[in-house]
Amino acid sequence: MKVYTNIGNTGTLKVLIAAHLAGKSVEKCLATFEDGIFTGPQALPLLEVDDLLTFFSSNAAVQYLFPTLDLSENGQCQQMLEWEATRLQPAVAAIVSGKSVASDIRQALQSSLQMLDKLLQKNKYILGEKLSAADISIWSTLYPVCFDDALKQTYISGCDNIVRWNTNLASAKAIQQAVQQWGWSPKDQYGASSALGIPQIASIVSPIGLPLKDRKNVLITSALPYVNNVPHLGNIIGCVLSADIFARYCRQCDYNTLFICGTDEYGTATETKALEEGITPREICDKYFDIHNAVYRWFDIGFDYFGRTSTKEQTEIAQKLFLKLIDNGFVSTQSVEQLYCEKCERFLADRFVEGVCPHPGCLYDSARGDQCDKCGKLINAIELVEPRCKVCSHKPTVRPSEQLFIELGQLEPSLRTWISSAEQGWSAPARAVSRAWLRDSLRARAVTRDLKWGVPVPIDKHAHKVFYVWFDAPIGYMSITQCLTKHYEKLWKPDKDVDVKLYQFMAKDNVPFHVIMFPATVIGVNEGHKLVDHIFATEYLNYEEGKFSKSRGVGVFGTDAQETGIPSDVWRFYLTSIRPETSDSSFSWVELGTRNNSELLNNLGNFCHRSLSFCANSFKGKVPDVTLTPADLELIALVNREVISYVQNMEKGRLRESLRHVLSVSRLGNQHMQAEQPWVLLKGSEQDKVRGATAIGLCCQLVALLCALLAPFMPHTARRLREQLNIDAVALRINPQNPSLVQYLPAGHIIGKPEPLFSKIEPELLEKLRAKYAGTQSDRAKQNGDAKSSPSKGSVAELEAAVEEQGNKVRQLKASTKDKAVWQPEVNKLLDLKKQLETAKAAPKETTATPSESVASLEKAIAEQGDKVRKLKASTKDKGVWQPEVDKLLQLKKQLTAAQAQTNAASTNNKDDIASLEKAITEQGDKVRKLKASTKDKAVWQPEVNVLLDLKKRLAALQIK
Ligand SMILES: Nc1ncnc2c1ncn2[C@@H]1O[C@H](COP(=O)(O)OC(=O)[C@@H](N)CCS)[C@@H](O)[C@H]1O
Repeated sequence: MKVYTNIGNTGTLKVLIAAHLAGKSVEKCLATFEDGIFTGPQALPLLEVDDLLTFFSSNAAVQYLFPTLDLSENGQCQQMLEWEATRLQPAVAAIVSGKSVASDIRQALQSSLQMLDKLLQKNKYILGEKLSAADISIWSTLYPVCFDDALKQTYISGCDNIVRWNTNLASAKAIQQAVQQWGWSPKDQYGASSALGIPQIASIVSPIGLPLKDRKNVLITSALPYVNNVPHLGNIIGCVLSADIFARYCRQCDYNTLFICGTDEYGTATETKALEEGITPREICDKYFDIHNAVYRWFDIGFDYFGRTSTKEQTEIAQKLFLKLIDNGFVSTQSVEQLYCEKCERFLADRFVEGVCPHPGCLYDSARGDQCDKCGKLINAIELVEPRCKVCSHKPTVRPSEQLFIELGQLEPSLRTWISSAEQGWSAPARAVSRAWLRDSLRARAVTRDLKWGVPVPIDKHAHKVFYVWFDAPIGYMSITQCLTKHYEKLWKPDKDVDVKLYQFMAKDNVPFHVIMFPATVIGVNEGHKLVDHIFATEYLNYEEGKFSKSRGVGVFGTDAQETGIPSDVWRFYLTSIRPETSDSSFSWVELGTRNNSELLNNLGNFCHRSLSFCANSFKGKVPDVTLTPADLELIALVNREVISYVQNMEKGRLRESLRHVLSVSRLGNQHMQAEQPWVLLKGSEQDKVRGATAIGLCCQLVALLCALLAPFMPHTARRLREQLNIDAVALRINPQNPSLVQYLPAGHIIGKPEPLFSKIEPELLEKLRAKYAGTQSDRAKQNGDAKSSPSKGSVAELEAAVEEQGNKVRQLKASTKDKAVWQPEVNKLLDLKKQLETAKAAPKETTATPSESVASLEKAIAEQGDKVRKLKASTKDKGVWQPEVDKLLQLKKQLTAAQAQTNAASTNNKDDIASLEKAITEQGDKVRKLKASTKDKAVWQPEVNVLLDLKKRLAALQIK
């Protein structure tokens, strides 16, 4: 059988895939006029089975080669093939043509993809659990979209089910063989007419970013955030956001890019959180994996894959590497003194101990067992002064336990050689940390712990121990890649003739295990694993005057950012502009407003809107041709200088610096506009009009350039700007070899409708947010709880109405989009309102009872609530669970005090005499004494003390009278 094709025809890809899947052999022939069968690109491909049978429709050919036998499915299969041929394929053809396409075509593709994503939500394949001709046909048609970074970003990001289905099919051997036989890059599709008859086999595009010969292959990792809380803004700029900006830049430069990340799920951070929330570590991982995923999607972080470490792949790789280290003689066993809590009957992991920091000059009294949050220094838990178990507050004792160590000393010479050759490619903080570590000789380091939640040590004698996170976490990058593709070793152990550059993003605290522990492991294993080329580590971002802390809940968290109503792109912009590249930096609400209002609104937004509005109003939206003057050439030279610096800084991971150069371009544009005054020129002589048109034409080109340069930092804004420019992402590439202003918009190109890009952030809002996000997460929750526990009059009715309204909002949102990132915040609000309603319903009602009746019922309520609190405290240590109930108890006690005062007042008013007051004081004094003797809990006896004091005051007043 022969398939006749023109270049890059995805119809041919369908036929070849069907043939490979069915185990049939089809020869690919490039059709030329000489064949006598070539009747134009529309008629290709053409499957010639034999002299008698020829298929002119690729879908029919697919069904012939790969028949879908189930008759009940045939109707659906036909429908899907028809949909592919009449709706999907024409939209894809228009989009990948590289020409500007009308927005309704883009929308048509988007809604087709949404429909497909929905279909794949429940099923593995399009028609259910079985692969069919529909999968083959649709997958091939979408190939140029799914395997072009910019198009994928624009159209597929957010379609998680399509991504899964695509990845699954792309990893099938038969499909890979078919892609190989097909032999074109996605960009060659529909380019056939320009290259008719000239066989032009481009580099094969790799499914799922696998590395290719003769391409720049870029593997990007972001540090894997712990699931011990929602990520805060420090985490976001320290790893995922920085890595995302770089990945977007790489895709725009057309590097073969793969960006992976995931949650770091093992270790004590998770165990501590599980203890705090009273659920299992697995439940914590599942809960926070979803939260992280949603937060990152809201921030527009475009991972190629976001995985997690608590997988069988992680266990397999970690154990395998460790056994290899043992075989190669780099593991030893040592007895280690560890803190043991007699009360909890277990060894305490570093994070389960707190105490005074042993470093002179710091002495912070709540230092963790592994690191001090105040001075940042690493700590050996047994060196903590006055250690206490975090679970029960008991003082732990020191006991010996056998642990396994990696012999870093033996690996040190090779490690030093590698570091001295590699560190030029690292950021200054990464170099500083690695040099500090290498100042002294390296000592063996324990890589096991007496914990349960982790990868078990694969040695019988130590099977009850797990690996320490410093050993475990960097292995996560590999295991997460393995979850994406079984060919993960092509990236992590690349062939000699394939160049893969590994870029890793993190903050300074992660540097030691990325430059010492993991490389030492890889060197010790000696199996050709990839060593990092570029570590782009940052310093720390601080919060206003303090420090961000995930474990203590201090700072602004991803979900908080979402709630402010400030767009995610503005957050991305501000966080990048304060990225701690050379020293620690600080987040400030006031500065967030200033930068938005001055740099985005007044500088960048103003320039883009002004330029495009001139083009729309004075040139009917047609980009004018330019006749360059020396002043224009000078402007172009200045702009090019900025673009060169932009690229140079990007390549070195200095993202903050690059962003500065973007703003310089728009500043130059604004200055040019002011100097040229096109609004005057356009009213002048013919020559002036030419100059005016040139000014506007040049400014429009600058807007397109800004759109390209800005895209890695502000993807949503760039998308909007592209719509206004009426240009596709693929047309806005950056050429790192020759960074310069290029004519992105041909003269005569029609732009879209100009719209303002940014809006002002008012100082009042910032002040409110600053006040709202002061203190810790639990302070805020408590404040909410307090507000909830004293609902205002009529609040039950109000809350019921609010719950109903919010419920409707959530239903509408869920019906309109599958994007959890969009509706989850509203669902959270709904849950919060429901909780408030519950509390309001449970709170004591205002009554017309007499004071003594109130006292009785309050005493009963207090007794019941006291029981509830005691039971809760016995069942869980999670303060988050019992604190709201304790708050309710305190509230009830306050009410009781007030009611008692009223009762006393009532009784003493009736018989306001010294004798009865003295009697009441004696009784009350006895009550107080007894209570104080029975409990140290001030909350219990203080209300009674208050009653006593009140009685004494009354007596004093009477005595004076
Ligand atoms: N204040 C901070 N500023 C910048 N970057 C920060 C800050 N605090 C932490 N980080 C970085 O965030 C990521 C994630 O941190 P997390 O504590 O969640 O996780 C880990 O450190 C490990 N699970 C990483 C294993 S690879 C990290 O890069 C911090 O350096």
